[in-house]
Amino acid sequence: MPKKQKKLQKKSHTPRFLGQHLLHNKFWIQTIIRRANLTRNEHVIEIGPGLGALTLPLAKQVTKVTAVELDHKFIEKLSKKICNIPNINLIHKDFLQFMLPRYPFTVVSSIPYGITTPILRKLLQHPSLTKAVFVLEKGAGKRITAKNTTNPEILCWRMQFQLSLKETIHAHHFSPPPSVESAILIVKRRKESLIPIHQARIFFALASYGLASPNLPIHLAFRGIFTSRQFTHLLRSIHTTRDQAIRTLNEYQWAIIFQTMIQYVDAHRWPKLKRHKKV
Ligand SMILES: C[S@@+](CC[C@H](N)C(=O)[O-])C[C@H]1O[C@@H](n2cnc3c(N)ncnc32)[C@H](O)[C@@H]1O
Repeated sequence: MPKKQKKLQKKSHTPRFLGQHLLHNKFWIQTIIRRANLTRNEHVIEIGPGLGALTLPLAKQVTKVTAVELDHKFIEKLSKKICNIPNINLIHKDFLQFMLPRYPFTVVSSIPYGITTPILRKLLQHPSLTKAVFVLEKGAGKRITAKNTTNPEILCWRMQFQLSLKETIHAHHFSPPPSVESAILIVKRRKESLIPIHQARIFFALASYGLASPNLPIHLAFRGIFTSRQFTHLLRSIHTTRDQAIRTLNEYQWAIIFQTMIQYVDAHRWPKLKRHKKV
């Protein structure tokens, strides 16, 4: 193996790179589990069980826990701890390569902060995720739940899920302590999605187009899509003025803009799909 690749592989398995900050405070472990509001028959998936601080109490509450861990040292230690607990399925794998089930599942996890975006992207695009409780970096949680977002991907998530940031967990409750504060994020699938799920990619294209310059007034941000007649009708439906900045729109207003585009605008005027932007 070339030297550079060997060095990279070594680095990618260090505790710091894997975000190995283990929770050791019982109060927080119970709070995280309580926030998941679990019922007996749920299938819970945990990303990165570590030494099982959350895994073992989770297994007491539900019929099935699947815990996916990348670090073989944790796998060895945790397998010994859980050998008599039949409802925990421990899998040695990179979660980003793990095949999610097609039936409904819940996620409860204190996630490795370095891969927050790919984890959320994988889960919040999946049709079988019903709810999730994440412990994540507080700053990332704030960006995801900020009142108005300028990130098209986060906006897409909000059309299907309600996202709320709860308690802050201070660094000293982890071992070793991370250099940032952490918080609990709750993700709950909406009873009714604000956009049809099969049109999520077209919605993403519209959101990326509109939010390309978030400070633009609405009438400039959507030029090229709506005719002036369609646009006047649209402003009335979303109860706003043409000069309001595009970044101030909420998810309900975006849902109306999208419905109007799908219903009244010729498909050749719809914005084209662009590549994903990082959260
Ligand atoms: C913040 S720790 C949480 C550990 C444990 N759940 C706890 O609360 O004490 C993150 C865990 O994710 C694991 N991990 C890191 N990257 C991973 C990946 N790509 N797939 C699965 N697990 C991963 C780490 O080894 C570590 O066990």
